[in-house]
Amino acid sequence: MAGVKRSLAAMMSNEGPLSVDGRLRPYAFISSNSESAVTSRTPTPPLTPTSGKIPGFTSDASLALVGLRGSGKSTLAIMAASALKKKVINVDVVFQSVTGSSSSSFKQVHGNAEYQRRQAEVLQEIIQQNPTGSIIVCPWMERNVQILLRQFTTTNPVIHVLRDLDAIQGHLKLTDKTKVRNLMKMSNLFYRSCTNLEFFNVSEVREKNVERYEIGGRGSTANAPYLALKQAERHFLKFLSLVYPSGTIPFFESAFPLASIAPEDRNFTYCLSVHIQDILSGNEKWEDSIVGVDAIQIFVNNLATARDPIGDTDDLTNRITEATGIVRRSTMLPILLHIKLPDVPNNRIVRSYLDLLSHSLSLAPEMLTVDLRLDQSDLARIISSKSRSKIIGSYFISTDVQSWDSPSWASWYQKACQLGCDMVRLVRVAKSMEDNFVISRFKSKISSLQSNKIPLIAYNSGYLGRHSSCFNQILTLVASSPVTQVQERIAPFPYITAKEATNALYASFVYDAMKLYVFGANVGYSMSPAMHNAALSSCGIPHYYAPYSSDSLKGVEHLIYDTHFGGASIGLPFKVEVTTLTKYLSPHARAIGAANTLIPIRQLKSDGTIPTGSALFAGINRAGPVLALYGENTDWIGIRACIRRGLSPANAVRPNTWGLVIGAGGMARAAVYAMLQVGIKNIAIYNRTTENAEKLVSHFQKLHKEGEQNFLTDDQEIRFHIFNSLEEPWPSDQRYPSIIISCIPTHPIGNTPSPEFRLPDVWMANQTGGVIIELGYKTLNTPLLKQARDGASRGWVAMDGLDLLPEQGCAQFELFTGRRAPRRVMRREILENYRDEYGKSHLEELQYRLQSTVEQDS
Ligand SMILES: O=C1C[C@@](O)(C(=O)O)C[C@@H](O)[C@@H]1O
Repeated sequence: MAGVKRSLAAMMSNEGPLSVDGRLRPYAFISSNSESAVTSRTPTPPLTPTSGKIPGFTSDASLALVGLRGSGKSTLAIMAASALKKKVINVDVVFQSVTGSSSSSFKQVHGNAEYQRRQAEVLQEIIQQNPTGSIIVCPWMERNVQILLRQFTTTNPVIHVLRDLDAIQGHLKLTDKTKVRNLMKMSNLFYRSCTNLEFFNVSEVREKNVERYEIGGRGSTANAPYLALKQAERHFLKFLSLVYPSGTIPFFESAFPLASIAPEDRNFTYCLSVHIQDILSGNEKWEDSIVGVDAIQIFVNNLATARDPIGDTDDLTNRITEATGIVRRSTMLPILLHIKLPDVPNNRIVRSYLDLLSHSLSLAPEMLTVDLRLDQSDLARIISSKSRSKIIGSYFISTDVQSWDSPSWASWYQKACQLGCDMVRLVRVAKSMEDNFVISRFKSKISSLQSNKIPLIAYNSGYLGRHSSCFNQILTLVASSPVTQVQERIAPFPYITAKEATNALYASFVYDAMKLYVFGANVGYSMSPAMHNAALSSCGIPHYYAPYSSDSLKGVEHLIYDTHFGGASIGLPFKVEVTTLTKYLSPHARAIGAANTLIPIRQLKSDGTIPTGSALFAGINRAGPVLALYGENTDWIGIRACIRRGLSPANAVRPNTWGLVIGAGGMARAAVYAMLQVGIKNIAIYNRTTENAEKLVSHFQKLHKEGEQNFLTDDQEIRFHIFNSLEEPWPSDQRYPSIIISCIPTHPIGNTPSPEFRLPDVWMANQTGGVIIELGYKTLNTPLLKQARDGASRGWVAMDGLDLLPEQGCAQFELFTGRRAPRRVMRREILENYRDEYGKSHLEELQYRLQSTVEQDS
């Protein structure tokens, strides 16, 4: 906590980390072959080592955040508090209230021994009284604290928060970098002996053009300075969502169709392999290569050349932590950590490898490879220690040229199955083209096995192995750009890109080029074709997306039942009527009463119903008769994404948060639904015709009564309030709204002039501002958006249809193609193609939005 400072000397005195001798997360795994080496590394004095095992936590389990001052613990705690519905307990604050003085003055008056005794007493009391429902922030670094935290790791998440040297140095106001480095080194040793998880808090880089945001110029939206912490929040909540049981942070669960289907449960998924060095150096723009891939592999291959990787701030342990933080902060794709064990490792390297694996689990990667050559017992220990990470048993030795017909491959597979791996990855360097065909015999052998089957990743690597890489079903490693030089590589270096692999699937008739549309009364102006076609081509998918205007839905039937129909976006005025064509509507579309996405179904279940989950995507990208139609509404997904992106951490949704919806049509229904899905329980509606607002409210009240929707599982009542006029005051006993969504047109329609809607200033009195989303995009400078921008200094963030369109489109793209949407490509395309109602491009003023098309949500 600010204001409570100790000298560097005190922090580094022998009151500090006594239990460690330079080992990370000590001795979690020790190779069974290396006993003599082990005894020589036993810590003094002997504090029994943490097991490295991450227990399963209950959703309500309290968590502790520990780490150096300046690492950002308190900020992270506040961000997590409302998402996890937990209270924050700062040990320094409790210490002060219990003893009546701050830590430093207590120490001065009572001496160090008494200070430490009281510290331990205070922490013990906090831990005992709050096993659930709390976030305990603890910057203390004394031995008794260490023992208590260590005990806490057996039941609760205890997270070591790290940050870059400059940030820590800036916070501690120290001029000597070496001192800071030593302090960080020491604190890493200390905290790694009493925590079970580790989080790297990546510092915000302020954009070059930040001044423009501050001016709040025309067209400025979500990336205002208030949102500077937004990515940190998204990153930390993502981490917590992987630590706690799934569903613990409903607000954070992705609504995008493919996010909930694991890459191993889909067809032809790719994993972009990025070298740890490229991530840390920041030189390679790997983020731009996340197109058409389903996961990111962080590739660590310098184990053989590393000095003892333990105990040095620059060591592999810290690098893996930092690289994982950087990747997780920049993308929502799952992370696969792959540490390459050299072909011929010595005992020292195996020990380091095992320690690094144990450490890796503390970072909660979605997937982690373990080398199947390890001793059975070592493997079993790693597998039993994982919490929610999936373990991929992996075998690749560049010198192993045994044919795929050799029984050894099946025995690696069986070893992984028996030990309880979640997947197996077997890779072999191709020596001839023939190897690409022999592998199919091996795959058939595995699929004919009777029991214990786990997903198999198997292909040939190297230049000659590209064929089998393309046709491997799941998590094929891919490169970020085409490889133009044939090299003798010893690593399983990917020789294909995701785009090349996708091209191959269509060129070889595994998949067919499909026809996609946007249907509506007048979709000639629609930006969806440009957006979807850019996305398709960036992924190497040869589908074509075309606008099709029609007076009636009947007029598009011949397209819907075409053998090559791949799906359609539905525009006005067909969003409600289209539900009469669908055999099945998603629960969301049903609740909203409208669909904006139509998907052809070509495979039905044996009982004639439509498959769900990953099976929904089974017949995708293949031409044939359309047996049924499936309707989804992605407008609400887009609106939800905008709320999440635009809402600053200070405005996190709480039980007394109010949302305000302007309008009462189909989009207003999607807006109310999105609000309910992010947990907003108090919703006000203003519509020029009150009767329609009443209809909208009674629609949702009816759903509430029927208890069908998942947002209704929460006991708390949903409260609606209808405003009959803009003159009415905001109810005096209620909080002002912090989420405002306008669903009315922003431009003239026929003889009806544009509404020029403005909010009463008194309704914008929320102290921390909020987000105002104007769903239209024909005019970027509506009076409402201007109001929002004028309120920027009070915390208001403006968002518009140019933010919404790509979000709802990304969800559609996933349904159309079965591929994760290239989000940056789609956002960029919309901004570049935008023309206002007079046909004018606004590229210059949208420039900074183009530059900040970061991935922020899922
Ligand atoms: O409302 C819209 C706009 C849209 O119809 C278009 O014309 O681009 C595409 C739809 O997916 C979306 O719901």
